Amino acid sequence: MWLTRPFCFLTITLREEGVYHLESVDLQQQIMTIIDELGKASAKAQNLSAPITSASRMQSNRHVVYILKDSSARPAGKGAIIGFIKVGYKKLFVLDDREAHNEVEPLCILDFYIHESVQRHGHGRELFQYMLQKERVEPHQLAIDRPSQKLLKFLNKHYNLETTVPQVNNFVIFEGFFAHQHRPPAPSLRATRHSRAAAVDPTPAAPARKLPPKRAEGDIKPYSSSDREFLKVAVEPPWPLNRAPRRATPPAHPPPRSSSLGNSPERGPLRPFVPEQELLRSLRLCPPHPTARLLLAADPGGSPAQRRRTR
Ligand SMILES: CC(=O)SCCNC(=O)CCNC(=O)[C@H](O)C(C)(C)COP(=O)(O)OP(=O)(O)OC[C@H]1O[C@@H](n2cnc3c(N)ncnc32)[C@H](O)[C@@H]1OP(=O)(O)O
Repeated sequence: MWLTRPFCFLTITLREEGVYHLESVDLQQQIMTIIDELGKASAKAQNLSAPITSASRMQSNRHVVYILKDSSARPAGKGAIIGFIKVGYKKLFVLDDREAHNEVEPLCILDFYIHESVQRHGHGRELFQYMLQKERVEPHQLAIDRPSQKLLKFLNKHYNLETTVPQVNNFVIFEGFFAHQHRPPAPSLRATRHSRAAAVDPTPAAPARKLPPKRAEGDIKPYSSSDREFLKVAVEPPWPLNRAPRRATPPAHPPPRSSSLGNSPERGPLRPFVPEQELLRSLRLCPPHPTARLLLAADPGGSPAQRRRTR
């Protein structure tokens, strides 16, 4: 679906160079409130016990949130938030199609939400496309942190991603993930991207920073860090004990939101930050639009039992 209204995108990280440096305390607070409310709404939509996206959590990592805003939303005419996608690089141990362990650091889809009132209108694809373009990755190069059924269908419909490579962690990768992995390691992510794009391949660079030699099985941690780790709701054994058949299509039910081990590495900023003035110009948020009101209201619409404490 072609979006005709004037939509705009905001790119936000909250660590160091982000909101901390904004002069306007009001704006800083607004952005943090928006992220918190988006995180709560997403958690509720996914039946999570707590938000995995919040301003406070974003201050302690280098994840990037892309927010889709409808600039023309009425009645106030100052715009409304449509949804968001959160991405970040994570060090993972993933199995290839020969069941060999590989240590990689792909871009991961960590959280993705479009407001219920406007789902299935093409907004998710619009936002996803923007993220792909900004991050310079191809869909098959991504790792997805415990995708919902809706997201699996979304990826299948828009990007023909269907056949997964079974993993022993809760990240889902698709056929083709390893296609662009065999490139020499580079000293930094930014340098890697530029040099690959310019000198090696005109197509977007692979998101994985490096691919060290394969390790002996005994050296490999079976799990990789997930943002949903703290949810601690695992009731089933992990995938080594109930693995899907080789070359499986996505499971009928997403994997349990079980805990996992490992830590994300520290790294430099993923993207140049939106200049402060540009951000100030584009971020003219206000509550009057129904969608924004739903997101920004004190109670995002859930019953008290459904409300989550933001982490
Ligand atoms: C790693 C993670 O973040 S997992 C969590 C993902 N987020 C969620 O599940 C939260 C609830 N869902 C959503 O927020 C949205 O549905 C998203 C983000 C998954 C997709 O955004 P949308 O704006 O709805 O997507 P968009 O309109 O571009 O594409 C629609 C397609 O997505 C899939 N989809 C969206 N909603 C549904 C649904 N309720 N049931 C089945 N498929 C759906 C379908 O393939 C659909 O195509 P169709 O309408 O022809 O069947």
